[in-house]
Amino acid sequence: MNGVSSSGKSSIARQLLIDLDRPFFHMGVDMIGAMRSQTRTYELDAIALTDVLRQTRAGFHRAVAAMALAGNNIVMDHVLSEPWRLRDCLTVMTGIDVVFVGVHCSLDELRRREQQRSDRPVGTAASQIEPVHAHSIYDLEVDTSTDTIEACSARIKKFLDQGRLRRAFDQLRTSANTDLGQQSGGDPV
Ligand SMILES: Nc1ncnc2c1ncn2[C@@H]1O[C@H](COP(=O)(O)OP(=O)(O)OP(=O)(O)O)[C@@H](O)[C@H]1O
Repeated sequence: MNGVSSSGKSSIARQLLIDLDRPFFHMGVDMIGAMRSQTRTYELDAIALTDVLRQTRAGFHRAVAAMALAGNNIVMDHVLSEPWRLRDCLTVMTGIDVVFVGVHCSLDELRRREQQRSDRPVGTAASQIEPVHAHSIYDLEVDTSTDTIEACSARIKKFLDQGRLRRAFDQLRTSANTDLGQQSGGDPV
């Protein structure tokens, strides 16, 4: 699942683990970040922090891929706010059946959630919307401002139950060297 901060990805993931018939893992980029030493991270200067964050995200992609390649089913929860992240996922997830789900939410509701949760600066989500959904191709899209978490989870489950129809990742791979490669901020890992 890809969506901006506060869009509801983790909430949907938690619901999916209840709803899906097989045992899925929930792996979120926040979870990997939480495994890193906070004390040593706060000591880093801006350049070193950028490197560490990029390595954290690249490591997250590979950790999810490794789990999937070992036969596990994963609900991956990510914020694809830089073009290299999607390009890296397309490469790392080769040979893995990925259902790419876009998680949307209205701006008003995002602001309301940010004010309520207070652990994310208000405006974070708004600044992410354009880069996060820039590729604009998904297998399925849900909106947590118009549907409940339960309804979003049910739609994803239904899609998975239909079996392999088409895959956005296959389509994105064919354009990865053109459209995605032209976007700004596209440092390779
Ligand atoms: N459908 C909803 N209705 C009301 N509140 C919601 C809904 N979905 C999520 N929230 C609230 O919004 C906040 C963010 O939700 P959640 O953690 O699931 O989002 P996220 O996309 O994983 O965010 P982040 O990427 O910042 O971790 C939580 O406080 C959650 O309770």
